[in-house]
Amino acid sequence: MKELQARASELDTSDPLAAQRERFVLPDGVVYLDGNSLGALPAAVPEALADGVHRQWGVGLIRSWNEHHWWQAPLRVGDTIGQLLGAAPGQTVAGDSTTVQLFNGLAAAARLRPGRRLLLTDPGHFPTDGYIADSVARLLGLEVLRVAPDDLPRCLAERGHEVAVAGYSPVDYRTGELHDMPAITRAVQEAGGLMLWDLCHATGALPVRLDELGVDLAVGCGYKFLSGGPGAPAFIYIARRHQAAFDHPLTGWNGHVDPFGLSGDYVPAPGVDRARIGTPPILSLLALEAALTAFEGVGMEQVRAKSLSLTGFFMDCADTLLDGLGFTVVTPREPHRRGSQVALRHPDAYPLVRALAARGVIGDMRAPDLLRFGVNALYVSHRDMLTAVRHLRQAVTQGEHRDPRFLHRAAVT
Ligand SMILES: Cc1ncc(COP(=O)(O)O)c(C=O)c1O
Ligand SMILES: Nc1c(O)cccc1C(=O)C[C@H](N)C(=O)O
Repeated sequence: MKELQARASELDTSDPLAAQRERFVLPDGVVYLDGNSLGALPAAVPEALADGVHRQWGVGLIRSWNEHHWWQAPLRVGDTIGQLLGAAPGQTVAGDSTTVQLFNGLAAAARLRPGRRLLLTDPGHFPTDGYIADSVARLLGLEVLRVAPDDLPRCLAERGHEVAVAGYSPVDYRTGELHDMPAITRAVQEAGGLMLWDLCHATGALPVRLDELGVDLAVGCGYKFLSGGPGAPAFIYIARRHQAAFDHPLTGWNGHVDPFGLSGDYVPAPGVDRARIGTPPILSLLALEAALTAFEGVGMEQVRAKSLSLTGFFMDCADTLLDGLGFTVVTPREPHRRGSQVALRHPDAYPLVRALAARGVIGDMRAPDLLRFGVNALYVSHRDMLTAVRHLRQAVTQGEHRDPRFLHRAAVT
């Protein structure tokens, strides 16, 4: 234990990102390891929201669409997110939810590949991705194949010529396994299909290099590692080469070439502006924009290096302190195969997560038996890792997972 303590303090002392924690407001006595579900509150957000409400909305009224550049917010915020994803400006738009953007991306991708009737998705994907793929297929008369990432080469060899689009996530939301984005992108494109990445668990957590990899489309949320707040706007990335032919399924007036011309015919705006739909949620965009300032001066390579150090250290602590207590580390050990979380398997995952929360360590669980600990390198320390694992050891050795208070499932887990 002493050794782990010494290592934690050594790693935290030499952490070049340690000062970024000041950019967040975290309650005292809480170790927050659920930033892969809802990011913590960035210190810049309350003031930005107060300004948006009182000055921009209260005083500026409708003039603020021009004077405070509300109209440009989806593109401005989109470009800032794009910077974190290795996307040059003019390819990313912020707005709506990931689910809506998935629908837009998959449907538009299928329209870009007429005559091809397969949509590929991951059987282990977050459910919304599968639900939307099924619905798009029903609407457009296509077929969905659920193919695990490891099985893609076989599927593409057999039916690649039929694939319109493949929608995958680089990081498995349950286990934290990181898939090989470059190889999957290349394989799908070599078969003639389009690659759509769901970056919910990658955006703000690891370098993605969208332009360099030649990704076709991507979507992701604003509320996890970007810390944009509950229900923060999501985003869609449309590689520039596809924009002119991108036939958006939701032809809203904000995506029209001349929105205030109020013409009866839809003519899409040139460029990525055509991915706008209806009136955007300005207050939420202002909150997300302020949240993104927490990344100023920070490189995604630095974020990745610290994230790997944190998750690696967490696993070391688990190996030492949880040995023989019924836990299995399910997140891959190899750094290039893991995202920014650690998942532990235990039959009493749910009551243990609740017992931990009662001790001030907030993680989450994914049914049936995974405890999930997400790390945001901007505000989590190595000491937090050790504290979390120590509490977990104490909770399980003291039998807290059998406490009836922790057995009932809450609506949101
Ligand atoms: C990979 C992935 N896609 C999509 C979503 C959710 O989509 P939405 O932001 O629309 O709720 C989540 C998590 O909620 C997710 O983990
Ligand atoms: N989006 C969420 C929500 O509105 C409530 C609770 C959790 C979430 C999540 O983000 C879950 C998350 N996508 C996951 O990886 O499981």
